[in-house]
Amino acid sequence: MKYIIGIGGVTNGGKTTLTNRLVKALPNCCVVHQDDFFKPQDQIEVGEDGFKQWDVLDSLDMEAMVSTVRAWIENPVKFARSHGVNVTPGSREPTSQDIHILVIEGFLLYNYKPLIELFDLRYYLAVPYDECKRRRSTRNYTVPDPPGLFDGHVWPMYLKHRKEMEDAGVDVVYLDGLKSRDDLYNQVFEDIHNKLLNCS
Ligand SMILES: Nc1ncnc2c1ncn2[C@@H]1O[C@H](COP(=O)(O)OP(=O)(O)OP(=O)(O)O)[C@@H](O)[C@H]1O
Ligand SMILES: NC(=O)c1ccc[n+]([C@@H]2O[C@H](CO)[C@@H](O)[C@H]2O)c1
Ligand SMILES: [Mg+2]
Repeated sequence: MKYIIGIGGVTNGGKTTLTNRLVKALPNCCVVHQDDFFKPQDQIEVGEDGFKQWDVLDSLDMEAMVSTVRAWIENPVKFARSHGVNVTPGSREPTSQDIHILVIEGFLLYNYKPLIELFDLRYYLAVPYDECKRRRSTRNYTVPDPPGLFDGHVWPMYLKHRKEMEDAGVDVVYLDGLKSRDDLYNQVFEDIHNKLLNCS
């Protein structure tokens, strides 16, 4: 069986932290990080507000991202091997019952039609404005945030995309990003086991 799990939600909600733990713990598990698909800086549009518009779908090469996901769907074993993931069982030929999991993580997973339908389970991490702003201020992206970016671009785009997702009726499991790293991991790991792997 092949399962695709999304870890989406707000910037600095803890998506990458949670994903890294899940990927280590789940069987035959590969990962795709949406942040690896940002276009080069000189291709990011500058808005009327004067800010580079990083937090929109246009700043990402979504076609390439979906192609990567399709390559996993096509042949998870080949994908795993070429991405350095150990595939079990090693001693016998793979069978159709083998479980393969792909975790996709990123801040705009549920606003791009061709991607939305590929998920078996969609998680959505959210944190309130103050905590998000605080965490973001400690981060160093490849291109550092200019002053005012959070309030002028990042947070408004988060609210816009979240509303679009909700208006479209995308089915997500909300996660409280204020919970501890351990609590989040345990909650999601258990939920995946109950819903997909049919054991608890
Ligand atoms: N459950 C948590 N509680 C408190 N802090 C957390 C938690 N999870 C992650 N963090 C911290 O919050 C910051 C953002 O975490 P992380 O990089 O996992 O978020 P992200 O959603 O992937 O952000 P980005 O938008 O950059 O992709 C990091 O400093 C991380 O150590
Ligand atoms: N990874 C990058 O190239 C990059 C550059 C500038 C800004 N960002 C931010 O990453 C977040 C998603 O993880 C978005 O909020 C971007 O603003 C990323
Ligand atoms: Mg991240």
